Amino acid sequence: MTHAYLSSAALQAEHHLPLSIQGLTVQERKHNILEDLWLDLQPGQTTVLLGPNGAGKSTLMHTLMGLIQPTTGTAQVFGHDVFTDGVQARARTALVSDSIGLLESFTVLEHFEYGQDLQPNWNQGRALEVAKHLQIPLNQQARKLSKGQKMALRTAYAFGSQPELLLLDEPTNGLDPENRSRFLSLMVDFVATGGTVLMSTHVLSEIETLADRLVIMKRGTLLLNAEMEDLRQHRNLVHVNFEQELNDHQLARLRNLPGVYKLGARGRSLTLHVRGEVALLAQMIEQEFPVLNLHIQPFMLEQIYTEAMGGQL
Ligand SMILES: Nc1ncnc2c1ncn2[C@@H]1O[C@H](COP(=O)(O)OP(=O)(O)OP(=O)(O)O)[C@@H](O)[C@H]1O
Repeated sequence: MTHAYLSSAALQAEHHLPLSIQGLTVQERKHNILEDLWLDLQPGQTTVLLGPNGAGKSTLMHTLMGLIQPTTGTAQVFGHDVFTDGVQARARTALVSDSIGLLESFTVLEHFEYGQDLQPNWNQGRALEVAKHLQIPLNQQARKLSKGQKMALRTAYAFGSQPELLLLDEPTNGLDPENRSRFLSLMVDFVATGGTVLMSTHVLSEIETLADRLVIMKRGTLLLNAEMEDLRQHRNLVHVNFEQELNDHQLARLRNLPGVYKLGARGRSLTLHVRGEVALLAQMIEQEFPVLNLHIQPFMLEQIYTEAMGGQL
């Protein structure tokens, strides 16, 4: 009976999300650095945080590691509250960030020995495997490592602790192109085996490669939280060249077509920003207007970002 109860409790614990953030607010001298953040991460997914400098991405990651106490709100890692049950939460989480200090006089190997003493789930083989993959010199002291090698060491250390949730704060900072690509392949494998990643980056190509979900932040708030697949399928630009310049009535008609949320016109050329079903809309335009040619341009990350920053999403 007891056994059955325990199994069901264990099962329930496994149904908790890798990360659930509820109303997280961090205030510093009456200024909200994070403001009422709500975010759930699904297992086996990579969520990328994108936002301008000072948006609050690093603050969010530090708060999720229990390094900053929130003013209000909370967060759980696999059901363990980060602030009241932090040891359990952190046993399943690792942070890679250049804000994490290294032991400058310790070699790479000595860092791993330190991990063995400190981390409850330490796996020396895994740390060594990642260190080899990222080509870090094992007997080099941290102070003699390059910026990229230091980031690689933090990555290997994080994997050594066998996390299920990885928080990555601009983790490819300083990595050369080969190591950047080795790093990305590590993340792809981690997520493919059920791991969960929350990563901040300013590199749009990394988002294209890794992200399942995109979260855009500005001044401590979330401007966008969407599945990449949804963004790819449901946001398009429609470029149209007409036989003649459209009159005001025709432009107003186009502006009011379903899904159109922005329109840019220059002479006989026009660009529509469309959310949702685009093929049908293109058909309607071709039927109703004197179209010379029409071209649908799918989702572009840069455009989504610009629109989010401008408050158009
Ligand atoms: N220790 C601190 N004390 C006071 N304000 C801070 C502190 N740390 C960060 N801030 C402020 O919090 C805001 C968010 O900073 P944060 O480093 O989290 O942004 P970020 O999105 O990670 O930026 P970046 O892309 O430049 O790394 C900024 O306005 C910053 O000035």
